[in-house]
Amino acid sequence: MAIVFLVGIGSKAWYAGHSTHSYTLWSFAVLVGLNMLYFAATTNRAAQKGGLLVVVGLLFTYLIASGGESNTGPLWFYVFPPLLFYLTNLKAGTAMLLFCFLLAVIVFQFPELPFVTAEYSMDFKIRFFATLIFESIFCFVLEAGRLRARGRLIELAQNHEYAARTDELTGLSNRRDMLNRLAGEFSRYQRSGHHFSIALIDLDLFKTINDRFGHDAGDDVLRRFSDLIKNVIRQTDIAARWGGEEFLVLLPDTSLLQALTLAERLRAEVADTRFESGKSHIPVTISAGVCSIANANTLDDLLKQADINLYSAKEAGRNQIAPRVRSREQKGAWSAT
Ligand SMILES: Nc1nc2c(ncn2[C@@H]2O[C@H](COP(=O)(O)OP(=O)(O)OP(=O)(O)O)[C@@H](O)[C@H]2O)c(=O)[nH]1
Repeated sequence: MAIVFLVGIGSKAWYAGHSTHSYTLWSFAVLVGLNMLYFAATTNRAAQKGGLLVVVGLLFTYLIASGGESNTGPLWFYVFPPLLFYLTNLKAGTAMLLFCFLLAVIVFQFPELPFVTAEYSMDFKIRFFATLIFESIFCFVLEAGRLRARGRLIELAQNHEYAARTDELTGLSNRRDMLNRLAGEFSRYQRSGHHFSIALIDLDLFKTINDRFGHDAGDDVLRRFSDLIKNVIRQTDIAARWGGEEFLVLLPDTSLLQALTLAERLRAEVADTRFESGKSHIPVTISAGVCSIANANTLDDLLKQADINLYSAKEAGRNQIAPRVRSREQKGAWSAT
C-alpha cells in the first residue's frame, strides 16, 4: 500500500512539474520495495521492521525539510505515531517518536541548514507540535489499552485451556486430556515402534471410605493419592483422573515389566502411607490393572485389557497389581506370571 501511495503522489508531483519531488518519492517507493523483497528472501521480520522504520523516518524528514508540495509535507507526519506503535512496541515506539520530534524541531529551528528548503510560520509550527503531541499521547494510550486487553485475553484463553484438560479436584489431567494423549502416544508407537504401557488404578472399597468418614474425607484421600502418583511417576509419564476413584497412568517408552514395577511401587507407597480424617485412620489401598501396547492391537484393546486386569486384581482380594507378578533376584524388578 505504501508503494502505491508513494508512486501515486510522486506521479502527481511529476505532472505538477515538481520533478525532484517526484524522483525522491519514487526512490522511497523503490526502498520500500527492496525492503519487502529482503523480507521475502530472509523472513527476518526484525530486520524488515527496522529497515522500514529507517525508510519512513528519512521520508518524513525529507517531507518536513522540503515542505513537499505547497508546504503540505508535514501533514504526513500524523501517520507516524500509529505506524510506529504498530511496527514496534510501546517503549521503542515512544523513543522513536521523540527522535522524530527532535528532527522536526531541528528542521523548524534551523531553516538555514543546507537540506531545509521549506519555511513555516510560527503559528503553523505551534499548531503542528500541539496536534502531533495530542495524537501521539492518544495513540500511546490506545496502544497500551490494546496490549492490556490482549494480555488479559491470552491469560483467559490459557485458563480455559487448562481447565478443559485438568481435573478440578486433583489437578491431574482429566479423562478428555488423557484420551488425546493416548491417541498421540499410539500414533507415535505406529510411526516409530516406541512401546508404551498404561496402569489403570482404582482405590479399594472407596464407597466404604465415603460412608464411614464422609465425602470431604473421601475427596481428601483422592487429592493425597494424586500427590503420591505425581511423586512416583517420571516427568514424561502422565497421570489422569479417569473417573470417580479411578486413575490412569500413561507410561511412554515403558515395557510391561517396567510398568508393573512402577505400579507395585505405587501400591506399596499407598499401603505404607497414613491417611487420616481428624484423628481417625483411613485404611487406603489400591488395585491396578497394567497393560502394554505390545499386548494389544488398538487403543480400545489396551484399555479393555487393563480393565480386565484391574478386575482380576480386585477379584484376587484387592491391594494388588495384575497381571500377577513374582519377584526376581534383583530387588524392585518384576516379571509377569
Ligand atoms: N469423595 C468422593 N467420592 C467419589 C468421587 N467420585 C466417585 N466417588 C465415590 O467412589 C465410590 C466408588 O464406589 P464403587 O464403584 O462401588 O467401588 P468401591 O467402593 O471403590 O469398591 P471396589 O472398586 O470394588 O474396590 C462411590 O461411592 C462414588 O460415590 C469423588 O469425587 N469424591
